Amino acid sequence: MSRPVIIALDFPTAAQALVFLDQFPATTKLTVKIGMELFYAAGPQIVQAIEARGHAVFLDLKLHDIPNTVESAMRVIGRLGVRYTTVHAAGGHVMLAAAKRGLVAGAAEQGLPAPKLLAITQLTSTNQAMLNTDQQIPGTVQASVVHYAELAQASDCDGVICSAQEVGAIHAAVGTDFIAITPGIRPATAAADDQQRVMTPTAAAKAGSNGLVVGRPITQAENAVRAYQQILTEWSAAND
Ligand SMILES: O=c1ccn([C@@H]2O[C@H](COP(=O)(O)O)[C@@H](O)[C@H]2O)c(=O)[nH]1
Repeated sequence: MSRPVIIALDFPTAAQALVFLDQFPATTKLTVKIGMELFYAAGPQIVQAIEARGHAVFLDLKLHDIPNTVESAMRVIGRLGVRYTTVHAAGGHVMLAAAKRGLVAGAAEQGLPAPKLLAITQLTSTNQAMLNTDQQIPGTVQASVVHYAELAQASDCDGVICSAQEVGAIHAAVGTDFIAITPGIRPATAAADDQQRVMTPTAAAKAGSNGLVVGRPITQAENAVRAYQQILTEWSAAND
């Protein structure tokens, strides 16, 4: 299984996202994440524009609604040809299974492979106090994340989104074939920003992460291509 470094394209317009991508040599094929900001601004056309340049798309819309609504929305996403998409594990078993059904049905309508369905466990911006106080979930962040990973697996998801801090415990509980993609990645010298559960690319690789999501440390760097290459080099070396 490939272990991508996924660039989070958190830009307010399609033009800014495409100008950012134009900095990379045309031969460099990336995996990029389109989140709510860019998708709401630019619509499904941005997915097509980026795929037309040869990049793989992770559409991160974090669906969380009643099962019927999520199934219908996932059917639409399944037609777009994206590689990964997301749903909140907190929506529960019935909603997660509906998400998978919708995704598979939408992809089949277009003769496409179904995108990998990844369940958000606890956002990497959540810390222990927020879990216990804001969400009123007792216990540790790790226990909550592992519970959601088990729920996601039992609901036919392909993997989870979690902090690299929890990957070892997740793989011990549900097996190493279950995908664990990890945002909250920060090179040793980078600011954490609003992320609470962070790890370096090297530590994430050692923990067994199946792929990194990196936004601001690349998109806000003075030289984005160099920042991406440095993270990729660190990640690849630690995975060897
Ligand atoms: O738990 C989660 C789930 C998703 N994200 C997304 O990843 C990127 C991270 O961006 P940075 O700039 O590297 O912090 C962003 O698009 C989030 O929406 C996450 O951070 N944590």
